[in-house]
Amino acid sequence: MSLVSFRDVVKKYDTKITVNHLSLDIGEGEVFGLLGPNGAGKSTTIHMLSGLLNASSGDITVGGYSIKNQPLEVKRRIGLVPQELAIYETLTARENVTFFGKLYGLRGKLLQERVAEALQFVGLLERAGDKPQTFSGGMKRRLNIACAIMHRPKLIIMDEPTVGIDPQSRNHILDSVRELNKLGSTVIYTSHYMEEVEAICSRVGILDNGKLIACGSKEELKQQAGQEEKLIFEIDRKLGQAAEEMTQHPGVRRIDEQENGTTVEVTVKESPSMLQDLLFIIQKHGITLRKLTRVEPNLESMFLQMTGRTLRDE
Ligand SMILES: Nc1ncnc2c1ncn2[C@@H]1O[C@H](COP(=O)(O)OP(=O)(O)OP(=O)(O)O)[C@@H](O)[C@H]1O
Repeated sequence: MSLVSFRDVVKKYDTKITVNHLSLDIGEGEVFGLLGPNGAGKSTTIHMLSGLLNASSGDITVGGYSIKNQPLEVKRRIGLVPQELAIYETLTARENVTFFGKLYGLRGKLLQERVAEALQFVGLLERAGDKPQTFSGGMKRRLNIACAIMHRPKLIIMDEPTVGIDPQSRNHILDSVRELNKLGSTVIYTSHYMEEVEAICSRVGILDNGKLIACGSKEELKQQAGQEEKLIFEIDRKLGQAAEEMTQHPGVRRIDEQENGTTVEVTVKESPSMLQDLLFIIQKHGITLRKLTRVEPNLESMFLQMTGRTLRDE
């Protein structure tokens, strides 16, 4: 069942279209990755979903409630971890989370329990009495997450939560996404780090210039992109004549021979007999194969193939 539905959503600034007719369903229980380079429209999309920005046209529903017509019902079900830290430096960690809990209408014992639960979850319970000005960047991000999840929202939205933090905090955040999902939350996670999205997301939407250019599981995206993959041959001598024969194969896109000629990268379009055909050519020319490595296609290479640009392009 879908928890979130974007229906033909458009956001324009003057005449510039930042989000371009976005239609998308996100199912209950998913960790959905919204991937795209800087400026693709990820934050704008998230801000419209959270009710911080109005769409120019179209509508978004969460649990069947429209952000246009029932914004409070939507907001109650959402926990937003914004890109910019939304914590108060002069309040302690506990006071920060308590402040957000009160905004969500929690009081008394339940409020105290939820504050402790959220701080425990992000690994900051022992620092509950300290102010964030004494925290590392990663700890501040974790506090930011505690504030967003303390009311146990159905939908947690994280907008690039790992930008500029140390690897330990980054791993902590990725683990916490998995854990939150296990505990029943649906998560939308925006990033321009494809490794993160690959590691934690069950499905991915790729935004480019405000348009959703592809959407699906990694396997589905691979099919949509007509994915190429790389085979690395380590051999005992240069390919020589064999290279020409390989190039003739309809599935071979490119052959790159390394300096010494005994490591060869062959970019191929997947086909059932491809590997067999290439091995046959090598053997026919009396070349011995020492090692063969298949490089798994990744989201970065898919994005490159779809747009001709890398994810980190400005
Ligand atoms: N208030 C605004 N007025 C005009 N243009 C804007 C405004 N806010 C965002 N934009 C433009 O909309 C486009 C999308 O921005 P957005 O922040 O949604 O992208 P993003 O994918 O989240 O990128 P980043 O990773 O840099 O946050 C950008 O070209 C940006 O300059």
